[in-house]
Amino acid sequence: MKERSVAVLPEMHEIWQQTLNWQPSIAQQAQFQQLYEAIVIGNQKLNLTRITAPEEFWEKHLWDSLRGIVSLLPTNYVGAHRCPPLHKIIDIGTGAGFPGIPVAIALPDAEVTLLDSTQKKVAFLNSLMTEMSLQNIQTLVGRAENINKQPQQSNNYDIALVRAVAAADVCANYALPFLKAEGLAVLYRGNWTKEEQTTLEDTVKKLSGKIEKIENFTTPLSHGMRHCIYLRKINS
Ligand SMILES: C[S@@+](CC[C@H](N)C(=O)[O-])C[C@H]1O[C@@H](n2cnc3c(N)ncnc32)[C@H](O)[C@@H]1O
Repeated sequence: MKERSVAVLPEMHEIWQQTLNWQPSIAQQAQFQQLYEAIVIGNQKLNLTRITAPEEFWEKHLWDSLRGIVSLLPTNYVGAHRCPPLHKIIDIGTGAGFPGIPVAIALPDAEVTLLDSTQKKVAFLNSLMTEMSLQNIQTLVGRAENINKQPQQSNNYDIALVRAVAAADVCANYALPFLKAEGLAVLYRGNWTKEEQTTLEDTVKKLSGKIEKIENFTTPLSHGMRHCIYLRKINS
């Protein structure tokens, strides 16, 4: 039998259920494992992430990615449909594919675009998409502040995700122009200060947006403090 060179990710069914009211199917769990293996192997050539231990990868890359879109997970979605409608989602500064790839796995009906300014990361993501047959993902290479001005990209997405890319007001400048009217930007943050909030409030007003909600929470294994800042685009 072929020996597995990469560790097996923990399943954490109870924690998924208790914290996000959702659990991956067997097929989704297998996709998470495939993603983990590809990133651990890809890391040998490219500097993709320093988070490679299985439990840390589960918490900081998988769980954290889905915590930001918890209200869209099929078991939590409240609306006219039992499942979320098709969403166009862009992950800005995706790096090794976070939060965009776990989101695309959890929401197979969404269309997810992964954007990064680094060509070699995007080349890695393209080969990963082929290897994993993830058909609801596409990639874009370039700087967000340029791409969000292109006519075919601006006002084009329902949801924009930004994690660990820049200061919150800079992330808002990247994200809001991509959104359709009523679209939602999710800024994944660690700590959150009053000063950051004041600067962000000024920025979003100029971009026809508003801060809709700020959620703070702790991660389930290492109990790190996190914030998700939800911005609503008011008009296009
Ligand atoms: C620290 S990594 C974070 C990656 C991923 N979002 C995560 O949370 O693991 C930041 C990424 O943002 C990309 N990036 C930085 N500025 C950017 C910009 N203006 N437009 C597009 N990508 C950018 C970098 O190339 C890098 O891959």
